[in-house]
Amino acid sequence: MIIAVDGPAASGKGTLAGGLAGYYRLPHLDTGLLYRAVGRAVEAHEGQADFEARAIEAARDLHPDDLDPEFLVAQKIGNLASKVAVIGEVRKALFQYQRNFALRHGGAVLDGRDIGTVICPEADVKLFIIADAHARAERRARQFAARGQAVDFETLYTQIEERDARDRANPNGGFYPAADAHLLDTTQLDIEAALRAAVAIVDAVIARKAGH
Ligand SMILES: Nc1ncnc2c1ncn2[C@@H]1O[C@H](COP(=O)(O)OP(=O)(O)OP(=O)(O)O)[C@@H](O)[C@H]1O
Ligand SMILES: Nc1ccn([C@@H]2O[C@H](COP(=O)(O)O)[C@@H](O)[C@H]2O)c(=O)n1
Repeated sequence: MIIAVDGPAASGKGTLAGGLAGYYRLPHLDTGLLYRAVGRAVEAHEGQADFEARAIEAARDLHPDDLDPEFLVAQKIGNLASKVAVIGEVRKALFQYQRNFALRHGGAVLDGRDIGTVICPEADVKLFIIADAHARAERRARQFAARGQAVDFETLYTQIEERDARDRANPNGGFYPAADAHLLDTTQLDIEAALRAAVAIVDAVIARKAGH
């Protein structure tokens, strides 16, 4: 079974995808880490003429060892990720790794922006996770605070909105709910309730496909 989990920044899709992977005993890939790793690799070139060429090179040279979330969690890296994500050649270079992961024997859970539309349009179940921007900024603020990182809420909120706008406008992306995606709004749900709701959707889709 392949489960695609898409949605905007800090909507909780990574947490949900991890929870679903545990529940259904499937491997999980957070595809945002690929874009973040490319963003991190070209941090020193931001604003320079060679930014795009360096990003394409970094995407083509990406190694699984570069995907350690510990080094990729910073808000600045997330913003850089959304800048390299508009480069078509970067997306092309990252496609096959994601596709291979999705097609592993036994299935997988992938989360990102374009899993249900581009990476795995044939996924068995597609979830599109949303939450209002204020709730997402609050979650991100708590996440950074728990890591002992001071954050300014207004800056965080503004950056989340900017990143959403850049992602939605990305001419090379597929950041929209697939026609057969199930929308899950987690604004009013805590992590456990969101996971219960996601499992209920997945189970219902599986049962329907099995003809029950
Ligand atoms: N339903 C929820 N209620 C409260 N907090 C949540 C919920 N879901 C996730 N969180 C918390 O919000 C933060 C962001 O969640 P997560 O990393 O899963 O989001 P994301 O959509 O994968 O983010 P990004 O795509 O930007 O990496 C984490 O600290 C997580 O524990
Ligand atoms: N499938 C994907 C995943 C991510 N992106 C871009 O990377 C940025 C960072 O992603 P996070 O999920 O870690 O926040 C994101 O803002 C997108 O620009 C993507 O394009 N496709």
